[in-house]
Amino acid sequence: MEKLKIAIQKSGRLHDESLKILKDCGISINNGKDQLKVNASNFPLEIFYLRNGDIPQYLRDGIADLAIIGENLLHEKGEDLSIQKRLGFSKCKVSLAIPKHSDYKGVKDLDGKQIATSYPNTLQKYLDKHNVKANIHIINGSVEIAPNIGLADAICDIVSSGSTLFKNNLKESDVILRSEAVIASSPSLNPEKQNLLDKLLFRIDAVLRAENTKYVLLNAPNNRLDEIIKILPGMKSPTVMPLAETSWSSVHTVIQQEKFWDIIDELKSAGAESILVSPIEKMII
Ligand SMILES: Nc1ncnc2c1ncn2[C@@H]1O[C@H](COP(=O)(O)OP(=O)(O)OP(=O)(O)O)[C@@H](O)[C@H]1O
Ligand SMILES: O=P(O)(O)OC[C@H]1O[C@H](OP(=O)(O)OP(=O)(O)O)[C@H](O)[C@@H]1O
Ligand SMILES: [Mg+2]
Repeated sequence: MEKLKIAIQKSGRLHDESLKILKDCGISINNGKDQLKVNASNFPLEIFYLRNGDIPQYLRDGIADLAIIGENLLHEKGEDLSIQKRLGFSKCKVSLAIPKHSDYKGVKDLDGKQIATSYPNTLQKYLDKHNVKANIHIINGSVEIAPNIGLADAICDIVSSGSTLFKNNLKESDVILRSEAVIASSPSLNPEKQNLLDKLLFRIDAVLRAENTKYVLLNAPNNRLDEIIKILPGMKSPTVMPLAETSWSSVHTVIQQEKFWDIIDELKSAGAESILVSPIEKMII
């Protein structure tokens, strides 16, 4: 029987969340110590633990069928590979940054300058687009130190909270791209593997949808039920059941987490009471 082979980062920023999403999809992975290749016990999936930067080539060669990597790595090394699903974690930017006090008017100011980066292709494409010719120094880590030790005039690296830039007296000047973790796939999957991928993506959809939603139960006086139902932006129509106490009903629905606090005051002033909110584990629509 065919197995899907998925590459995930061996250690680093994406490792834990990548395993978590597979676990949330009900896939059991029993890692032995230092094992770099593991079979899931209850889904035809084989997991390869690899260095992040090597993964696009494994996909291209068909060694791995799928991978969980940052979109930024696809821009850098895998423009020919396709994204199957955005996963919503490890959100970051790839940006240009310059010393805090520099008088920077735009990317043209970098003409003839030295720029340090671990993302040379992404940077080169951005410079080409703006007709800027700069010297690119490739370094593999601690990029933000470069301007402070005289190695470069600017850097191009990942920015998330901005605290690494701040600590190194740098400021973001240009956002080149925005990224999040994605499922990327090999260019050629046979129909059996495509079928397994569809099953996995179906589970991932259910997990991601549930992450953003809450199950809400509340008590409503019957004479204000219509008003309360209008306030609730549910999946479909809410479930309404009579309470033991006459003239009151229990209302159940699902709402988007971010909308919850906006509607809570409206619900209360419409007479809703005993509002309970609980997480949803999976949501299949
Ligand atoms: N500060 C950050 N905040 C959010 N996401 C980040 C951050 N830094 C990196 N990422 C994302 O996580 C991915 C992996 O980064 P990480 O630093 O763990 O590995 P790496 O150094 O690129 O690779 P390797 O596995 O070869 O060591 C990046 O490609 C990016 O998508
Ligand atoms: O904006 P921030 O929240 O400060 O995050 C940005 C930093 O995070 C990443 O480094 P990481 O910690 O992964 O170290 P690395 O350079 O060794 O990969 C990235 O290379 C930046 O240096
Ligand atoms: Mg890093």
